[in-house]
Amino acid sequence: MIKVGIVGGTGYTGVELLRLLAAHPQVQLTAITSRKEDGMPVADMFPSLRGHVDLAFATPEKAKLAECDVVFFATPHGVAMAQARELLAAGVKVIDLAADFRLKDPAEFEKWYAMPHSCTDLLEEAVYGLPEVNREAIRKARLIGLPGCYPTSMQLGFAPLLAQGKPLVNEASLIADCKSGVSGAGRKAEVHTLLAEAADNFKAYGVKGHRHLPETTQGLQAIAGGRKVGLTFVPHLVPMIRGIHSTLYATILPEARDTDFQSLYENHFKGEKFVDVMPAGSHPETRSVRASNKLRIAIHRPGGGDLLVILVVEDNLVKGAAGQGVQCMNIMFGIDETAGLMHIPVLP
Ligand SMILES: NC(=O)C1=CN([C@@H]2O[C@H](COP(=O)(O)OP(=O)(O)OC[C@H]3O[C@@H](n4cnc5c(N)ncnc54)[C@H](OP(=O)(O)O)[C@@H]3O)[C@@H](O)[C@H]2O)C=CC1
Ligand SMILES: CC(=O)N[C@@H](CCC(=O)OP(=O)(O)O)C(=O)O
Repeated sequence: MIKVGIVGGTGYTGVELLRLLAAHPQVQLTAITSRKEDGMPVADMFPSLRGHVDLAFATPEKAKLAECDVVFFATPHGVAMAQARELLAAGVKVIDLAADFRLKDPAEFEKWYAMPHSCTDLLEEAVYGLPEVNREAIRKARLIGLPGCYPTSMQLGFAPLLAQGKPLVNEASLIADCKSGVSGAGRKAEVHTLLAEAADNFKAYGVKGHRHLPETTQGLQAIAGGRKVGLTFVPHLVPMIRGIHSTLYATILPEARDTDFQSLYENHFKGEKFVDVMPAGSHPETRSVRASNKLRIAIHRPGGGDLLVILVVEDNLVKGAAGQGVQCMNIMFGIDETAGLMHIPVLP
């Protein structure tokens, strides 16, 4: 059994990790932290876990994190980088759901996250936890920086176009128009996620620059074999709880007009258990992936013209966070990549 610890077990991604890991056949939940709820049984706070998790929350100092095989950090940015070195030295693998180990350039991290990076020596070793792009590196990793929720949808949505030896689309002007449910903002109290603010409302934000832009550009350029990529990313907050819907646009180059893009996507993701390339012309819905680790993609070429429209849906808390973390854990420990992750989405 893999002994698992979770730092930040009371947040939305933390409780999602608990839901997935409590039912995982090869996991023994060993330590779950909360500074505010020290001593409270997990099932008292989350009755949905009654009968599945019999641990209590403990502060990070009291929790037996060093006895785990792997520790997930479902905490705000800046927490994992303060504790990763010590855990790794104790032989514990680390999977961070926040952004501490996503960006390779510490100056970029400091610019977008407005805090100094206290663990730059581990940035080179850290592996970006996007299995459909980076599976072999994840297999050997001790330290994973999991992608953000929007970056997962954008990178997997554009990947088949960029992973070719030569450009098929204008890589200097990709566009991503993305919408997220409010759980993407976490469980902490904030005015913009109050019911009276977020319900019956729809707005863009971060148009001037969002911290997921450098992360996504870094990932897209790696997928493109180092070619420069230009991206315009516009996130929106929509009045739903879970889910991300990303509409991606790319202009097809004249020399690539005859490409069968549907086949290109199907072949690229062949064998991937968590990416579903839907039949041409489909309109994927966020509820078709709710509470599941699946990401669905549909390719459109309106009017047969030169603009490619790629629709991507995922659950921000699962493929966008906790589920992707469990997928990485499965790969790191050499077990079936789908273990504990084959949930069928809930409807309605
Ligand atoms: N929500 C989403 O869709 C996604 C979130 N992420 C990232 O995952 C991380 C967690 O997100 P989310 O679950 O939404 O956040 P929440 O705000 O819902 O939860 C944060 C958790 O971290 C704990 N925590 C806060 N500060 C500290 C600290 N200094 N030391 C130890 N524990 C701390 C909190 O408990 P307590 O204060 O009691 O200790 C709480 O359990 C964030 O970095 C987020 O950016 C990534 C992808 C998607
Ligand atoms: C709706 C909403 O507020 N979403 C968050 C992104 C959530 C996320 O997962 O990103 P990180 O892991 O990088 O924090 C935002 O735009 O900041």
